[in-house]
Amino acid sequence: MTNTAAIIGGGVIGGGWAARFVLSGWDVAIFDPDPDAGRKIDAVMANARRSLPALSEVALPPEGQIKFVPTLAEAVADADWIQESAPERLEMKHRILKEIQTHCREDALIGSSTSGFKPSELQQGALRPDQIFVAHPFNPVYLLPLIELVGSDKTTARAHDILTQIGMKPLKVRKEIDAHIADRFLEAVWREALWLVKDGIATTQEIDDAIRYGFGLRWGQMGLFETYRVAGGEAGMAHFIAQFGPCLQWPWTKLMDVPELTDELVQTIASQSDAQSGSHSIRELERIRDDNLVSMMRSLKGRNWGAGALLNEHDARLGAATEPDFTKPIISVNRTVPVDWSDYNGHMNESRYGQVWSDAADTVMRMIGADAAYIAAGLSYFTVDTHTKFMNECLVGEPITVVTQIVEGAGKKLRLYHEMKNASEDVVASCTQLLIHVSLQTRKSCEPAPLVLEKLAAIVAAQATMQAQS
Ligand SMILES: NC(=O)C1=CN([C@@H]2O[C@H](COP(=O)(O)OP(=O)(O)OC[C@H]3O[C@@H](n4cnc5c(N)ncnc54)[C@H](O)[C@@H]3O)[C@@H](O)[C@H]2O)C=CC1
Ligand SMILES: C[N+](C)(C)CC(=O)CC(=O)[O-]
Repeated sequence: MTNTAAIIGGGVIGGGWAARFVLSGWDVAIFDPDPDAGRKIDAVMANARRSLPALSEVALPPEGQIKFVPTLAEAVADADWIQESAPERLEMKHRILKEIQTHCREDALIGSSTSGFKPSELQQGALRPDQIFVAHPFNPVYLLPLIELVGSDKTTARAHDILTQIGMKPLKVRKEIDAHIADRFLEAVWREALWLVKDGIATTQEIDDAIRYGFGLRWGQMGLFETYRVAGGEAGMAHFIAQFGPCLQWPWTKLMDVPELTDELVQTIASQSDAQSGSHSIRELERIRDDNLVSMMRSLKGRNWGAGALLNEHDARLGAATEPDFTKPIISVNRTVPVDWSDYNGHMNESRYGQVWSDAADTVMRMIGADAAYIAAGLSYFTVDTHTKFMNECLVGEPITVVTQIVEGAGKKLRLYHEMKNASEDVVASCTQLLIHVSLQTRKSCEPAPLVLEKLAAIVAAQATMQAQS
């Protein structure tokens, strides 16, 4: 049965939640009193559809249904998860949460996207206080995995499981605190940056450069403490603190003061920001941001590190549910073309076709028992010949599937024929591929293990029967 989410407030963050749920196969009902909310969500959905599936080496589940409803009551009535993403005003959130609890199921989860309010503040005057918790996301919610969870252990444990299923990284905040964990840092950095502009030390562009060419790159893959541990050299963290700890007492920071946001300061920042980024619309900037995030996270996948390791775990969960059935045509690849596979011609580069055939062959190897354990035991297949025909182009964000036939599978030889199809089922490329079974010790050909030969023979026979019947 499809799960249902209700999104209350469909602005920047509500739109991102809606996209994350829909692209993870959930049905979504959105309530937002703004008559323009539908248009804005369509734009967010378009950006999410071209970026989230591209993070994955396997297909995401079929999209859920998304609908706008005229009342909050209708949105929440059947929902399993309700996400409040209304403006950051406590009295408004109280009103909305009360209305949600009047109309929702008692077992529904009610998360709030609040950036700063504590659960105990949100729960004031609630019908069932424990049902409400903080699920604080990061923009864009459809790409960034982190969710700070604050609330009762029982409720957040249920939320944790659901967030993991939709590819997110729940971080339980053990003790409630204003602005949770991450927004404390963001606010500290923002405060400091406002002073630098106000005092005429740096422009918005220079501040952004100081982050994106330097420590921002470090933080994205190692965070703060692991980075500083390395910065202490072989003597490690204690040495780092001994050397740089005293600086904390020096006047390096204005952290406790807030510059007054006068019209003049706001105007200075806004015009510097226009000069820096005004040549792009907000939607263009979102696409640039998303393409960069997808590329960075995909390279972390290759290193199985940080957010990349999380994505690999999610792929494994999605892929496990879709291992091919060999009595049917073998779907050996089912995915979308990611942005980093595109070249200067604006389509999937020829080198990436090789990647696709390689992934297709990996699927067949797993099916015949030549899996990770088999390879670790010293036996594998090497590709010795491929012939590719390119019939049509593939664009970024396009879904592709590969149907593979085992043309020959006896002794040391494994000959495959792959056809890559687009969403309209047109064949865009084909490949014949010959693999030879090898010993990884001698690096020479050898006979496969009997179990692999047996499985191979069974699949070849099943495929022949299927073709004879079709
Ligand atoms: N923008 C950001 O970077 C982040 C914001 N948040 C949090 O998410 C929440 C929403 O923020 P944004 O999406 O940025 O604001 P937003 O202004 O983009 O969206 C708020 C939406 O709520 C709607 N709304 C107003 N009254 C409503 C009502 N009575 N019922 C339902 N919807 C109503 C508005 O029409 C608007 O579409 C806030 O609590 C904020 O702290 C969390 C993480 C990041
Ligand atoms: C600025 N902000 C406090 C709304 C930021 C967040 O809450 C998280 C984010 O996405 O940066």
